[in-house]
Amino acid sequence: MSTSTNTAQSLAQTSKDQIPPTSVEAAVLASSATSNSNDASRGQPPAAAAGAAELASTKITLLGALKRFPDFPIPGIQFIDILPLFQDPAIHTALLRALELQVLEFAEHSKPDVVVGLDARGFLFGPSLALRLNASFVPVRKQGKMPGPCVTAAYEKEYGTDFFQMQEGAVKPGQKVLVVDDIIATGGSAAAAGSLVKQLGGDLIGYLFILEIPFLNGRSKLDGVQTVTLLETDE
Ligand SMILES: O=P(O)(O)OC[C@H]1O[C@H](OP(=O)(O)OP(=O)(O)O)[C@H](O)[C@@H]1O
Ligand SMILES: Nc1ncnc2[nH]cnc12
Repeated sequence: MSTSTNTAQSLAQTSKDQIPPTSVEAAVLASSATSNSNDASRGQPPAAAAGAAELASTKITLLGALKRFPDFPIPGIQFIDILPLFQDPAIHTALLRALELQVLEFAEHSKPDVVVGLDARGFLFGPSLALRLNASFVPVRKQGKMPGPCVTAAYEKEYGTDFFQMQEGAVKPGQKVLVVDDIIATGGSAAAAGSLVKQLGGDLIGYLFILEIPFLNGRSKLDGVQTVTLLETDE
């Protein structure tokens, strides 16, 4: 049995059979505020409070693994490198678990049929997350990389302009779609991916990111679609 099945079943059983969730599950279930809050344990039952502390500690570990590179790829950009999250199997595991729990919490009544990951760093964890959620994985790729008819959307980002594509038929009309990527900066990439999903007739239920750069206000480009980020930069 897959981990995702186990998790979905254990979360479903929690309400049915009163089996206590693990502490991290309790934290995520207890409050949607845990995704971006430092006082998530306030007013929660003990298991949830312990879980909130554990989730907070996972986030500190993840944040501590990120590396910063000034002036990459162009002067003036502080590049935040998420690749170290995948170098240590324990951190990689913690990352996937935390992302899975975030999805199960925010999509409680509307589990995604499809996880759409963005070229290229959305491919690092999108397929693993899709498997855990028992969902399809579909890539958004930069223009010219995929065969057959594609839909296309232009976008501008923190350091340039580009075109994204999805293969026609990759998302079926009415399927519930979650778009995932490593970072939301200006939001241009994510908004373009959302527009492709809609062009294919998909039901865009949310966006999930590992990291948000809040001062760039990328969320404002996402038309109020539910958006969850695990971590955020403090600058
Ligand atoms: O919110 P935005 O301003 O659109 O920026 C975020 C995007 O920028 C980065 O990708 P990039 O285009 O650098 O491509 P890569 O993943 O191939 O490195 C990042 O992985 C996001 O996809
Ligand atoms: N500052 C940044 N660091 C890493 N990836 C990014 N994608 C867009 N802006 C970025």
